Amino acid sequence: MRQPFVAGNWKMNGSRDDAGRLLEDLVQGLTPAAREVVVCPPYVYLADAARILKGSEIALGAQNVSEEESGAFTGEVAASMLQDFDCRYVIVGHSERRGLFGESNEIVARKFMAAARQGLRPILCVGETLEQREQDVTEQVIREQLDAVLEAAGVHAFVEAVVAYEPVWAIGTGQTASPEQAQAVHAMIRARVAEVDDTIAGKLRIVYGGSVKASNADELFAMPDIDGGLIGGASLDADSFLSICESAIPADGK
Ligand SMILES: O=C[C@H](O)COP(=O)(O)O
Repeated sequence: MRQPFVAGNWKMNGSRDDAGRLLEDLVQGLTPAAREVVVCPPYVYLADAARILKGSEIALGAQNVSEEESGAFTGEVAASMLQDFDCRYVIVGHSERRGLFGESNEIVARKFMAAARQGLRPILCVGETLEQREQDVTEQVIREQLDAVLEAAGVHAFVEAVVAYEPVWAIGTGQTASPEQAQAVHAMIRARVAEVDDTIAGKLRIVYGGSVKASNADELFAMPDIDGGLIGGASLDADSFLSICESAIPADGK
């Protein structure tokens, strides 16, 4: 059985006050249950977040990490620094990083390894663009994204990792993948990892991201290979995010 996982990726939104209020509301509102909840605020709010979340059910994650360990890399943040602020997770390979900041599969793999070396758990994002889906190359694109990390880091690095399937066309658009569309890709991701190690694949949490809302989380999370969500817009509203976290509480033994 895989423990469901829900992470909120706040992206570059809100003020310091907003972040504090949202975190307080989440800490007060979250029902303890057998699922893992993570929030990923902007770097500059990590210290506040670590203080507010201390002793709570909510773990802390970051939105990005440097592939380097230290040195002359202006503006970058190392995995060891994230650990100093009690981060347990870090998102790597988000499509906004790939698309807007030129992160290749190789860079994403290096970031994944930099995080893992420090004991941070990577949330590895993969997903196809609309054009790629229309060209019917979704499987190939995702396989390449996954294989770059599998080959560089090895399958054992996936024991602590989470994979997030985020179709680029569904991110921030209100256009969610149907549960069946998402399930098909999740099953494909699990099957690919199973080609290398069946046991690790069976335990790997694969979560869906892309316009998840309180109103569609139940049907998405009910699919056999969807183990939770990576939530963008809806994670900025406490009630919506808490409701999505409720939807992830397991009703059966996936
Ligand atoms: O990391 C989160 C995803 O990019 C999803 O964002 P969204 O829920 O706003 O579509």
